[in-house]
Amino acid sequence: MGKQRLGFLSDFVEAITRRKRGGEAETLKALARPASERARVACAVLMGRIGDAARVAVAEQALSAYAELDAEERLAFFRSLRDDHGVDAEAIRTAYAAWDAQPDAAGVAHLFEVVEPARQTLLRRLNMAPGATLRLVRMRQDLLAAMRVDPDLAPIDQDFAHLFASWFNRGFLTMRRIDWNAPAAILEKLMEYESVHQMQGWPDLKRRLADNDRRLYAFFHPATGDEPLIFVEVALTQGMPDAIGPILTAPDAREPAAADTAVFYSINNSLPGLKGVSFGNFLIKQVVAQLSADLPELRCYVTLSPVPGFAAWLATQDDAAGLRGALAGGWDDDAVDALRPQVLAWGARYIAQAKARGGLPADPVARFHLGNGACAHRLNWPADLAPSALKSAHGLMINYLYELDRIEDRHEAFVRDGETAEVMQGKTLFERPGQPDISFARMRGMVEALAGALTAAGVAPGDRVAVQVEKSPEAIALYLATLQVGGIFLPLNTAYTGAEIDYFIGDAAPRLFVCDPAQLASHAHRAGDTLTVLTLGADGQGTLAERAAAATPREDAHPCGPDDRAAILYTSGTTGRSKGAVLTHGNLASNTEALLEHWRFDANDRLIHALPIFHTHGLFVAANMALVAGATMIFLTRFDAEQAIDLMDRATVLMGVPTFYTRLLKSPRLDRETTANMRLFVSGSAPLLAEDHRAFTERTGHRILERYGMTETCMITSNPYDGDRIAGAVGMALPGITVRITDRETGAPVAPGEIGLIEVKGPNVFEGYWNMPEKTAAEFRPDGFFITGDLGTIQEDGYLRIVGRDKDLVISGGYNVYPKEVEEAIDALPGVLESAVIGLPHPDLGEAVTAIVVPKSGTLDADEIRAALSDLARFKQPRQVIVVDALPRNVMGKVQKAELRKAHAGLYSQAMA
Ligand SMILES: CC(C)(COP(=O)(O)OP(=O)(O)OC[C@H]1O[C@@H](n2cnc3c(N)ncnc32)[C@H](O)[C@@H]1OP(=O)(O)O)[C@@H](O)C(=O)NCCC(=O)NCCSC(=O)CC(=O)O
Repeated sequence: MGKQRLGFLSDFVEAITRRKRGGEAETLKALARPASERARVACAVLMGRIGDAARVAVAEQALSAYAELDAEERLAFFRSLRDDHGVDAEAIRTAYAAWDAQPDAAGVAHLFEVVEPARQTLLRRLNMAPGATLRLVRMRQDLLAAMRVDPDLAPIDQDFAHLFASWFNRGFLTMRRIDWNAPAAILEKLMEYESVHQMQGWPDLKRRLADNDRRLYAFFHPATGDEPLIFVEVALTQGMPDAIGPILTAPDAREPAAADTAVFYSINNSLPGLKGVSFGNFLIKQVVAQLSADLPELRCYVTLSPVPGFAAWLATQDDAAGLRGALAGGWDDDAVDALRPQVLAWGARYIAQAKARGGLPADPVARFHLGNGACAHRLNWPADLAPSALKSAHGLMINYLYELDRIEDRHEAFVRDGETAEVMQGKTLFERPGQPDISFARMRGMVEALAGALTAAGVAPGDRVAVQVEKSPEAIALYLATLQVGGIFLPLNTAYTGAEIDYFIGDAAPRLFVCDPAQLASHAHRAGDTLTVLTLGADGQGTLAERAAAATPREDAHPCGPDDRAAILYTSGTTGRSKGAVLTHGNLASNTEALLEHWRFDANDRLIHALPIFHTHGLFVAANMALVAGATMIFLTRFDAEQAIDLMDRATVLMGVPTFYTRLLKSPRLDRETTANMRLFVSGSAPLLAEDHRAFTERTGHRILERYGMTETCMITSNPYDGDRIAGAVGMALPGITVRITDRETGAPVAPGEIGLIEVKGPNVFEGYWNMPEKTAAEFRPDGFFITGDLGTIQEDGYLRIVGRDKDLVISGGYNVYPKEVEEAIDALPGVLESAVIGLPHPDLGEAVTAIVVPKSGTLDADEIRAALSDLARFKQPRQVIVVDALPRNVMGKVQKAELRKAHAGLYSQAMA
């Protein structure tokens, strides 16, 4: 074979010699020498003046001769490329001088020509031989090895890299799905090239190509034929995986229909000779797009990636010596929990802060995925126990998250800013129409700054921080900062008046009161030795914000256990003063955990958050869930049905009070199409009309999930996620919570299906009322059950249905209003003999606060009465005041409110009609 080729080349040389007389003839004769010389000489001939047809043949001879070289001969070959085919310094000088004398376009073009090393022309000509591109890629692989011996060969590598960047332009690549029926030659290559999680033979490959829960996509280039340049292995799973073992070793394919997540668990660059050559930044995006078209039920696209540089980097960190020591000898299961926080913290620091030259992340896998538009989402440890992974990363792995509609923005940010501090949690936490997004990382910074300011303001563990501010990300940051420093968060309805605030501050004795800057004038007088008053505006401005900017950020968190107090939420009472329900960290954490699981809420969710954040629903259900899950909140200052519908195609979940749903139903735009992207609608805080539930299903195909809770207990029951969501029922107790129905008089459990008091026990139930031990004791049974004050029944089907209230309470648009408080205010007005405040059906608010008033004598002006109640929050003020001569009473003299509700039942429906 070698002889044959040599013969052909001799003939060929002769042919050229005949055509071209002169010095080259001597050179060409030399081609009859050993491979090293033939290669070198063929290159020289290629650079000479020969036609294209001859070039193809000479290029072939050059590459064939090169293929015969051993390592040492290759080194010599590369050196000759460097020395014999570089730039001609004299030519550059001359070209520069010519351009300097006459700086025209022709001069520039010539300058360019001479500045380019001759090697590039040589490589282009070599590329004319059949199948040359792949052979040149392999040549570069050899070069990279040779550079370890002789780093001065680097200029040749630059030429290769320069040419490959255009030859392997992303536009030429095609993506193909590879399955078990692909040609054996390709399948063999997959096994050979898989280097992230090596395959153990054909059965392993077959498993990775299983049709039902696996996918494999490979990218090909026309010049390299069936050579997969990059391939991506995908597992379809339920939820985001935190360890590679189950993915690699799972013996049987799981049900693909149940899969909601596509995991890119192995991404291989097949050809080492293409090292550093970028195929563009959207390879994975193309895989994501393909998967989402094929499998529309997928909701999450995520990697499970190695962190290859972690161990080497950790070895350079002085402060990590202790951790290294603990990891070095291997660890047992008992040590895992203690070590995990440290490993994850160092891992986060590595991904976010360790930089390579150029400011990009030091970790090559991070560079690839962040450059492709993913964000670093979650570190997992221990996640890969393969010896190589233990050695390179102590077993650490990471999920990079691809969110389809964020890929391009993230890529831009990465390229533009090198994504510095926000790499690790660059994911969006708050999305606000018309305003910049706020990432988790930025939020963390805000919380740490505020925690610093709180500490500087003297807030110590156990101190109350009372807050009456407009809804904003900063307000959520203040909540988290309060918890971080061990304080107790006390949110107050923005509708509360000065008189109401007086009471809360007097009762809770907070260390700090934070109000809106516009309200400072009416609150400044409260400041004193024990109370500091600061401001925080909806736009993040105010004196607290200023202090946060100046304070030393606080990174540590005061250690809190489940029994430590986290928040106080005031609820008006049936009698007299409002009561502060004290909720513990354990209450909030356990409820969040139960809801996340029950509603399958995770990092892929995008929640339309339109609730106020001074109540359980908006703060401890909606915001806590999004924060803990790592989800995104589309954060709206108030609920607007049309805006919510507009946002539904980029959201997955809405949590609302029934008024939200009544208003949505009023919009003709609410239909299957506008709600197609949504997966869950939750309703709570007040009863949802069964007819609204049914109408919503008819219009959208979605069954609203109704749940039941209250300030003192967080969430208690929920309709099932998968099972039947029954209109008019609030479902079953959440995990870990017990609900029972008891007799109102005796307190004994009633028979199934009977109506009685709803009582609840579990980790969700509050500690008690602030400074009110007697009131607390009165609402608990000796065996620890809390008496909710609602009446309900649990029927055969196991669903709880609420049938009424034992307490006198109106729920208006999701806000609780206790009639007693309003009656006391009315009765104190001049000319009023007595009053009864009731809730009447209201088409928008569910119930509307309504006052029935008896004058002392003569008549009373209803409008004047309403106007005189300005010390009450607006939502507590009666929508209508009806003046009557007398209130209906029973024989015991008790006002019969049921009679009044019946007599005036149509008041608002008539008014609205
Ligand atoms: C229903 C709403 C969307 C209505 O708000 P709107 O934005 O339409 O109202 P608005 O701000 O434009 O105000 C219009 C007028 O109505 C008054 N107004 C506003 N909300 C009111 C209400 N709920 N009841 C009575 N009046 C109300 C305002 O003072 C104003 O009066 P004027 O015109 O006179 O100035 C809102 O109130 C809301 O978001 N409610 C959710 C409450 C909630 O989160 N509850 C959860 C509690 S936790 C809990 O119960 C536990 C559990 O969840 O299980």
